[in-house]
Amino acid sequence: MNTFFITGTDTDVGKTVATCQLLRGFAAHGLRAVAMKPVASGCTTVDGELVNADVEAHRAAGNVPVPDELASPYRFAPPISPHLAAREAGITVSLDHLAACAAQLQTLTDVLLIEGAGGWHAPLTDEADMQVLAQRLNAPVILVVGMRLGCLNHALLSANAVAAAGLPLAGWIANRIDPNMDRYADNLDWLKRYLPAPMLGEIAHTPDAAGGTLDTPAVAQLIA
Ligand SMILES: Nc1ncnc2c1ncn2[C@@H]1O[C@H](COP(=O)(O)OP(=O)(O)OP(=O)(O)O)[C@@H](O)[C@H]1O
Ligand SMILES: C[C@H](N)[C@H](N)CCCCCC(=O)O
Ligand SMILES: [Mg+2]
Repeated sequence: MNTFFITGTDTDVGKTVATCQLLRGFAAHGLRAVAMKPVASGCTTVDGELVNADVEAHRAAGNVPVPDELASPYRFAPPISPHLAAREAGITVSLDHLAACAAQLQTLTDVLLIEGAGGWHAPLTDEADMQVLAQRLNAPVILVVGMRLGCLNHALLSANAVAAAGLPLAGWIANRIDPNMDRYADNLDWLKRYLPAPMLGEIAHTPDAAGGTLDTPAVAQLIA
């Protein structure tokens, strides 16, 4: 059983894109692979149900059907920080419940990818954030770096915070969210040198990035 916590240098940097590509990458090795979005904000209402784009993308990329209540335990409409969305909904996010959902999902799959909301310190409640959740799940972390000016700082801050949290950084992914980033290759070289984990791969800037597959030797090494 392999579980990884997917974090990013920020919100909107490609965590969902990378999660979907990894799901297909692990499936290419004959593994059952599913994702969980513990707390989803920015949901829309469809036929009276709260629907989240991340969760829909995960479902399309995963290869094992899983119950919605496990894959996406908390959904909120406003596209705001989860702790504010939960507060406005009068709901307290329970880490115990999230850990129990993850444990149940782990019985249904070979690989479980848990996509955080926002970045590493995005709040879940007034007392806990994504770091605390990742620690509770005790999952190795995969960092998605949104390749745009400013990402070097955010990447090192995130990697240092993961280490300070006592969790292993299993790898990182360079996601080209800005196709026009100046000196892309030089920035990538800097990240390869200073991030204390293997680069699992690069994701090109493409219209249907979430539909791609990330299957590199470094990805295969994660599940060796
Ligand atoms: N490599 C890429 N090429 C083209 N578009 C991309 C790429 N990566 C991300 N995007 C687009 O950028 C937006 C944000 O990506 P994504 O939803 O994966 O970010 P996220 O980090 O999961 O955000 P959140 O914090 O809301 O979960 C989406 O519209 C997505 O389609
Ligand atoms: C709505 C957005 N797409 C994400 N789901 C939530 C982003 C939380 C960001 C919290 C923060 O300001 O760091
Ligand atoms: Mg996402």
